[in-house]
Amino acid sequence: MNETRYTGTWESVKQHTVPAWYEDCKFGIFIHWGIYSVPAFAPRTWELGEVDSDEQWFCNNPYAEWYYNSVNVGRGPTYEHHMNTYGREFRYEDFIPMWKAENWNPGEWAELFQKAGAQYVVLTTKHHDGFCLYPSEHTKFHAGRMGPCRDITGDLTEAVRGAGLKMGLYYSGLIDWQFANDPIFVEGENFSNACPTFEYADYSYKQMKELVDKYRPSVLWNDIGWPKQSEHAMPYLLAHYYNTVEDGVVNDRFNGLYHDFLTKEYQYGKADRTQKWEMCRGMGLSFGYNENEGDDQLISLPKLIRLLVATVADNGNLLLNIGPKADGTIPTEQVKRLLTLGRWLQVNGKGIYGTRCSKRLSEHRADGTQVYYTRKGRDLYFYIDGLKEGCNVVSLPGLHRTVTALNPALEVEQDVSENGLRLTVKNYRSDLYLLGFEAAGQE
Ligand SMILES: CC(C)[C@@H]1NC[C@@H](O)[C@H](O)[C@@H]1O
Repeated sequence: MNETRYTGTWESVKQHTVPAWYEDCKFGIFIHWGIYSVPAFAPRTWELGEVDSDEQWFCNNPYAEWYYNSVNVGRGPTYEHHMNTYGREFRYEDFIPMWKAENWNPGEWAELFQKAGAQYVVLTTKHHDGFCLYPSEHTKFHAGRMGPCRDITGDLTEAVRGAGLKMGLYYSGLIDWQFANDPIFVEGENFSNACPTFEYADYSYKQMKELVDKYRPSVLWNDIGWPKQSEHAMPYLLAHYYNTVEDGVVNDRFNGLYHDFLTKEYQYGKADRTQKWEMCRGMGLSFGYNENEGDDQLISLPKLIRLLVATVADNGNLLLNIGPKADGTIPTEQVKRLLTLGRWLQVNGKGIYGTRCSKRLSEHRADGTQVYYTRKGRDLYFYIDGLKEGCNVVSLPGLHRTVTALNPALEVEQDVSENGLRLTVKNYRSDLYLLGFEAAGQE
């Protein structure tokens, strides 16, 4: 730890630059696991950003991790489900003893994330319900003494790092229903200042510092915002974080005052390829496990692989969420997607990991194919999507030398002329997903 490198001023903190590991890693796993994983219920309605975050959204919230508020609003599918399944007297806290994590093996999770090709992991340490997944010294409302009765955060951090991945921590900075639990019906003012007390500002600052000191996370993923009452102290927290974790990164949800990377959440948020950004989403419409989302309701494998490639080509990382069940197992439909992604990356990852943005923008072409570009030094990589089963001819006017298919199973003929490169892919199959190619020295 270098206590003096950063001081508690914005001028000092803003000298921090995005470390190479975060530029190189491209793909991480988000984990939303908590009390809400017991009821595991939400209606399947919209992606965030598809409709306004108003009463319609909050009374039909597709986020299963919002279960508490979805009941607290007093109407809508989740409220009805709770009344019919558990009854009016059953409180949210009554789910805690039902969250036993009896089948949880953090080492198996870490092994799965490694097989998926993920390079970092981000775990919810405290979501909006205020329940901490670590033995906090500032509250008794935590998993160290309730529910799973173990240091979920510490045990997973050890397993993830043991598998060679970076470990990041999520913290709900501005919503904590243990401090302020009026039902939220709209994203406006009462949403962004849900906990307007100095007591909460003091509590959240101490917990953030506690997380930094106990776990030294590589990513501090703050959510919703930061208490106005402690905004002046933010440079101190960030300076302490960077002095403790020199190659740490923080997102853009500290009241927009500072970031190492921008965040997109489904359709919410803006990606700007001139800056580092991160796309995060669940495999369905929810981050917490939702029993209403089976295999057919989750993102398809072609779309998932396209999302990763398109995000990386635009200077982003993909932080793909998993919602484990209360017993600690990961739903098979989610495991299937992680393992398929990992197998694809094993064959095609050379043009993903460690690359940077190419000056060539992604192309959505008239023939229905798409081409995504990345670069590594002077070498160009590109990925073709939208091919048909069997033989496909793809013209690439901007390329003037032969290229190498990343998948050795591909039967490819190439023809270079003044019109550029003509690729004939003779044996495309849809289970090959996007096809990767290396164009050495053709940045
Ligand atoms: C992107 C992800 C961290 C989401 N952020 C907003 C929350 O309200 C939501 O439940 C989820 O945690």
